[in-house]
Amino acid sequence: MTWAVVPAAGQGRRFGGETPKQYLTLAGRPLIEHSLLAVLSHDDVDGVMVAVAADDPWWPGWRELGGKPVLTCVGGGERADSVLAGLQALPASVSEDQWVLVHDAARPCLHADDLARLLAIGQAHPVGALLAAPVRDTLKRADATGHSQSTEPRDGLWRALTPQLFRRGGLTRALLAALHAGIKATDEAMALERLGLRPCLVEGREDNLKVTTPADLALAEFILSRAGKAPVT
Ligand SMILES: Nc1ccn([C@@H]2O[C@H](COP(=O)(O)OP(=O)(O)OP(=O)(O)O)[C@@H](O)[C@H]2O)c(=O)n1
Ligand SMILES: C[C@](O)(CO)[C@H](O)COP(=O)(O)O
Repeated sequence: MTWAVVPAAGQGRRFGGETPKQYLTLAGRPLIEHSLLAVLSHDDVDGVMVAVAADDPWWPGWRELGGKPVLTCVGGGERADSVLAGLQALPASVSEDQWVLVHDAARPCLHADDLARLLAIGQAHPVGALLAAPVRDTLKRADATGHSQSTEPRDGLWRALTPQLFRRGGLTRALLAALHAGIKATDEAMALERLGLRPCLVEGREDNLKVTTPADLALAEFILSRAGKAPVT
């Protein structure tokens, strides 16, 4: 069995506006509600710990969703700090060896099939696993003036998605080690990789996008409508 940790303490600076993007309305619900329901939808997931900003006035106050417990803790200045806070705030019943899913609040389009495959593959792996998508575009490196100066080789390059699945104790120690080394781990796998561990890449759907800018919100709305998650009337 597993628990989820959902970092949701971001300000949405790249999105802009007063309301943090995770609380914007998407298909009739707060964006974060889609992300929480998606990660709670699998029978192996027992509950979720949501790391929210201190004094977050937008958090709706859910204590359960989909019949499962929703707990909250205060996140931190960086995403990794919020994930660490969530891991440390999990119930004591979640052992060090227990698997934990970390899923961005800003990824509302997680498909049930991807979650099922991640859990099946990851729980059978010695290190853990993450959803990811192979890079399919040519990658350019820009110069200081915004012009293309070179093309980067893309063989073997993947885009990390979430959820990412690791054991509670090992992930906590890896994130603490990165923090103490002054390394900003932009995802959970990075903290494991720097210790020489090799998480399994599980190919996920391209439509599991992270809502970062306003254009992403419109795309997410379309994706959810295609999945039959029409606005709640
Ligand atoms: N200090 C932070 C920063 C980010 N996050 C969360 O991490 C996820 C992915 O981060 P990102 O898309 O970068 O969200 P923001 O940090 O809000 O966006 P921005 O960088 O544009 O401000 C989001 O669910 C966000 O709420 C978090 O919990 N704590
Ligand atoms: C965790 C993540 O979504 C994997 O791609 C990504 O690293 C989050 O980055 P952000 O800048 O915090 O959105």
